[in-house]
Amino acid sequence: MYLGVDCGTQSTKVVVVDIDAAAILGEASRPHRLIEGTNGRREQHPGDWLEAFRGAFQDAVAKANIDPRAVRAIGISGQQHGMVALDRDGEPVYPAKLWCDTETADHNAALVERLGGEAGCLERLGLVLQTGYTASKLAWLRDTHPEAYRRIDSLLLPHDYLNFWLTGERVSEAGDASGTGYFDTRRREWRLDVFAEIAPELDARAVLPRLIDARQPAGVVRPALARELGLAEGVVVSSGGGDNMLGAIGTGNIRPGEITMSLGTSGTICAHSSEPVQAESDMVANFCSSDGGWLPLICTMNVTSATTRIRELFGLELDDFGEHIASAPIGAEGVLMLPFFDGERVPALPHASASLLGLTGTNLTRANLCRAVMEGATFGMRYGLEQLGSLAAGARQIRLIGGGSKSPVWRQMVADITGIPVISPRVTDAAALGAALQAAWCERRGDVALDALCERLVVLDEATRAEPVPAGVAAYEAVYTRYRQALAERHGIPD
Ligand SMILES: Nc1ncnc2c1ncn2[C@@H]1O[C@H](COP(=O)(O)OP(=O)(O)O)[C@@H](O)[C@H]1O
Ligand SMILES: O=C(CO)[C@@H](O)[C@H](O)COP(=O)(O)O
Repeated sequence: MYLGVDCGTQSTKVVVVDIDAAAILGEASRPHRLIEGTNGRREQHPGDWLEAFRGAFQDAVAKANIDPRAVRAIGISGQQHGMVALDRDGEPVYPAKLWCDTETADHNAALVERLGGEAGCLERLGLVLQTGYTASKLAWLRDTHPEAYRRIDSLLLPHDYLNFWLTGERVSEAGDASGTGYFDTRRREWRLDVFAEIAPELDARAVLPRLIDARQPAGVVRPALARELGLAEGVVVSSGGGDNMLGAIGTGNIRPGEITMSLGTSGTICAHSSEPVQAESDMVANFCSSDGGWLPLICTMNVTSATTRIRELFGLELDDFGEHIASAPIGAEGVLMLPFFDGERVPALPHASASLLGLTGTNLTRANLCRAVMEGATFGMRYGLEQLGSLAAGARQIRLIGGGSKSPVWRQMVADITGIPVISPRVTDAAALGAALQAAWCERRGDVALDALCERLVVLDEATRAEPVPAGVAAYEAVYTRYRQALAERHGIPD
């Protein structure tokens, strides 16, 4: 039995997997609180993730109806980029600033300049720093909370922190480390000189976690915690990784021609490469994967976070929301939304706000507003796909995951807007499943290949298949042209 855990932005999800029976035995989730403020502040208390882990763990084990002593290994996936800065007692010196925090946008811009602009970043890191990466959060803490900064003893990412809590080990692996901004994604090693430019007072070698390979274990569960959770002694904790890396594994360890797209709080699109990549667009994050390869990725910030805002504004449950959208025509009778409520990463508009365009006396309906937010979020995904350029060219299939992929209307919208067939795996919490598969791969060292595990456990759900419909594709093409014009006029993003 293996356990996969995904600490996402909105919740922690746990899946219990029986590898030998090729069965998913139980799934559960517990929500997280978000601390939001003016100026783009978005933070969480790491302690809340531990509480959510405990609750979701107990629920998933109960649903699976297993004795927790049967669990052989655990894998942790986590929202990327969050800064978990700990003091020498392992306590956070400040709440975790999240991937979607834009309070540090000016620090990011200054850092890019200090590193020699986009070319300098590419040369030293293999990617261009974007607002949301860990580096600017550290620079921000140094500037604004020097007392907390001085107490930093170790600097972890959310999934590293959960590994640390489980095992007592401070380790990291290349996939998630890629998103820090002080890691060379081509050589898969920390960039100590870049770290020293951001945080000259800290000793990088002491503060940064030890790097391990994706297949190496982070450690074993601490005896006291094992007793509390009812686990056997010596349960292995695999390296884990960023949610996008483990989502790529949980969708079948994607290969050329396949794309993983996640409609979670963020929207992400990634393709796999066996070589380091240098994308045509600076907006592409040339991350490492968590299986030894690379995972060029695009991330937009306003996906289910945006749809949830409009859905809750109208007090709609998810099913009613879906029905409203289905009842409005493509293009929402001219209502167009640029849903940049939280600012945006791709396109790089960290200080942007949302716009609602094309309203008239006859099209101002609940159904059109609901449709416009989902369309706007999905146009953002198409824009992202275009930035991936040749890395996604020739894609034959989108494997759609994340909470939004549960919506049939959204799956069809993705197929029609991108022109690429869509299918979802049965387990749409693919990052949690990917973490369980990585845990089995790690624990059964030498015994089984990751691809073989994916073949057994990742089942694509035929009932979710959505093919692009020519009439829909044509109708959306015209609306997408309007979206691009609005991006150009309001935000100066060239067509
Ligand atoms: N059928 C659906 N239609 C639209 N949105 C959905 C649907 N089911 C779940 N969601 C949304 O998915 C989001 C959670 O997605 P998830 O991938 O778990 O996010 P994260 O990993 O960022 O925490 C929630 O905002 C939820 O409202
Ligand atoms: O910042 C990124 C990727 O670069 C995000 O994709 C985060 O990893 C958060 O993921 P979700 O909570 O939306 O799954």
